[in-house]
Amino acid sequence: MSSDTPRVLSIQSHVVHGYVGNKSAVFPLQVLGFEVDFINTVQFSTHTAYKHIKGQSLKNEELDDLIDGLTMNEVDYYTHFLTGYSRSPDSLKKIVEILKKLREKNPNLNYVCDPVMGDNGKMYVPEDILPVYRDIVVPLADVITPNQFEAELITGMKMNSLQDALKIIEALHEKGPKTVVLSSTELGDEYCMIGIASTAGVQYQINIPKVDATFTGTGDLFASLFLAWWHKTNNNLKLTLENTISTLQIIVKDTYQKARDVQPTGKIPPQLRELRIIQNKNIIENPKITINAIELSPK
Ligand SMILES: Nc1ncnc2c1ncn2[C@@H]1O[C@H](COP(=O)(O)OP(=O)(O)O)[C@@H](O)[C@H]1O
Ligand SMILES: Cc1ncc(COP(=O)(O)O)c(CN)c1O
Repeated sequence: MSSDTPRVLSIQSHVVHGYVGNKSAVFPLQVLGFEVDFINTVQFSTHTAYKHIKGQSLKNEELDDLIDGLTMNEVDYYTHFLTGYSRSPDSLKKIVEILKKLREKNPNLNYVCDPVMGDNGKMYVPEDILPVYRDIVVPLADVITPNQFEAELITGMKMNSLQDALKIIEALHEKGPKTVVLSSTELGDEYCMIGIASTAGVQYQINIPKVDATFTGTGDLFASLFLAWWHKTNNNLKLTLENTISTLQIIVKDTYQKARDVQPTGKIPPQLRELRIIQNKNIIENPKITINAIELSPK
């Protein structure tokens, strides 16, 4: 089964309230014209920055069941596969099995892997997930979108300069992925975070104005927008990065401003930091490029 509409299978978390995982990724993909089938690895009341977290995780047998149903009904043809937050090495190994099945159906399947493990020097999934990403999952991905901390974990290398970042990117390419995107690094300053993307010997840097708050779900939104624009621009890395970051910048700024309208000073609670994705539907559909990516000179 094939058609001109791109079809994504997205395996990520679900939250009842708020925007992370599939809640953050599915709507933008749909708005951008993708058919999205999604499986929820967990169903939590909220994401993990809240005080109380309640909910269930999908068991591997249950995941198997869902995939079996798709296969038996022959609705398992996808152009894209997207994975994010997973909590156990076993569930990641299952994702690899699923990927192999999907590639049998479509050898050109594009796998975008966000190796979600942590941020700012801290892991928020169990540590035994690292070797599975590093040695099994990342080598099979077409595109990976780690943040600085995740890229450092996967390569065992430290990033203190742009030079380090480029070495890390090279080490990540050597593992397998043709396209490597560092969604955010701390190589900028207090006002700016730097993103870097690399494919086929070309690298771009993008300087992202920092908003003074921490957001959750931005990595998941980044990966879905990157997948969408990578397809829609026919693999034009500069345009993909610019559309992705320009959209995120509007959403993050709008979320921050609305939160500050309610609470002018002090730390913003998680419920006021939920991404304003729905309210920015028009921007997602038609982003204005407000931030340009700069090509890094060849070595
Ligand atoms: N505080 C912030 N200020 C501005 N942009 C942000 C901020 N936090 C996240 N973003 C946007 O979200 C994207 C994803 O970054 P990040 O949330 O660090 O990824 P991850 O969740 O993988 O750590 C960044 O490229 C940036 O565009
Ligand atoms: C349930 C869940 N899903 C996904 C994420 C990942 O969020 P982000 O996009 O900010 O990396 C988190 C963050 N801890 C989470 O709690």
